[in-house]
Amino acid sequence: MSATLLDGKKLAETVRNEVRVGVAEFTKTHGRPPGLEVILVGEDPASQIYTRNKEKAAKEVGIRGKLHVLPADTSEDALLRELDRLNNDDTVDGILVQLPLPKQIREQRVLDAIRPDKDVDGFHPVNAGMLASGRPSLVPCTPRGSMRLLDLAGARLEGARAVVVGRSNIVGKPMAQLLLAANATVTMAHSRTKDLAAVCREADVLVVAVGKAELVRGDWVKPGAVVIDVGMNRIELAPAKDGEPAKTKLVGDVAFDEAKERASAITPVPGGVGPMTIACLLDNTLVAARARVAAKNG
Ligand SMILES: Nc1nc(=O)c2c([nH]1)NC[C@@H]1CN(c3ccc(C(=O)N[C@@H](CCC(=O)O)C(=O)O)cc3)C=[N+]21
Ligand SMILES: [Mg+2]
Repeated sequence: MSATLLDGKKLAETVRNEVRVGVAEFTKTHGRPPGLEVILVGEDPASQIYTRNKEKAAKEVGIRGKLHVLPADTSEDALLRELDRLNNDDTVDGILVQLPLPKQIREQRVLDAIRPDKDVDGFHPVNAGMLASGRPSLVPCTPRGSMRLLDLAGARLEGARAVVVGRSNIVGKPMAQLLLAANATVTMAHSRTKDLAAVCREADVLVVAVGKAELVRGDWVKPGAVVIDVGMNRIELAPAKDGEPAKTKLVGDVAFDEAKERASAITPVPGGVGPMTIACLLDNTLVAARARVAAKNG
């Protein structure tokens, strides 16, 4: 038997359609569209594509999206000054600084400098703390998108065993918080976990976000489990030769062909979590815009 495929591309379209309606209403009511500013430091080709896609996706739903590309040798102070300007610009509702940053810039300094009410990534410690305190405000996009995919799967979370593999501030920790808030029994596993395979086999809901190609094998999946694969790893199928570029392929952190024989539902890579991350970023921008207007109007 083969698992149901959780089509993130299609669900993302549904989410974007919802956001488009909300954006139109916001724009009509407040005389300006929600604004999202994306900052990319440096010329990493993959990051350029991702940030351009974010800008494009924003515009496509009526958000005023703007991409700022700063030179790779931008100083931390210069980036902080740019953030200060955007923090104080009232037409800006969301600010996203694309990660990773060049080595002369301390990531934590930058993330801490984004106003929490404009932090559409949900990476600021205030927003992380609000989520951990059971008062979620701006919630990280990948965990939000993953929860929507679990909802699409019809996964029952109440009392379920959920295992999150990976403990990053960006995905693993906030994902565990959301599952906990949904009354799952949550285990956070990571690179030091003993007998990771056995821990994964306990999971009714398995979320994997470690960045290791096909780490989770089919026999790590409990029969009937719902599997959310957050990984995006580009692997080489054939090396470059005779002037031809290397043949590569995008794979997740889960060995998909094996896991789909055991899971009841599973996300593909690509076309699973990735598109939902972008859709939730747009929704977070709308959420931030509404909250900022509401706060201003008392
Ligand atoms: N401040 C910040 N916020 C982020 O959210 C952030 C970031 N920095 N740095 C990089 C990562 C990566 N990321 C992706 C989101 C969607 C896809 C995506 O849509 N992927 C498609 C296609 C991928 C492809 O074909 O290359 C898919 O999975 O189907 C990919 C990557 C957001 N990130
Ligand atoms: Mg994906």
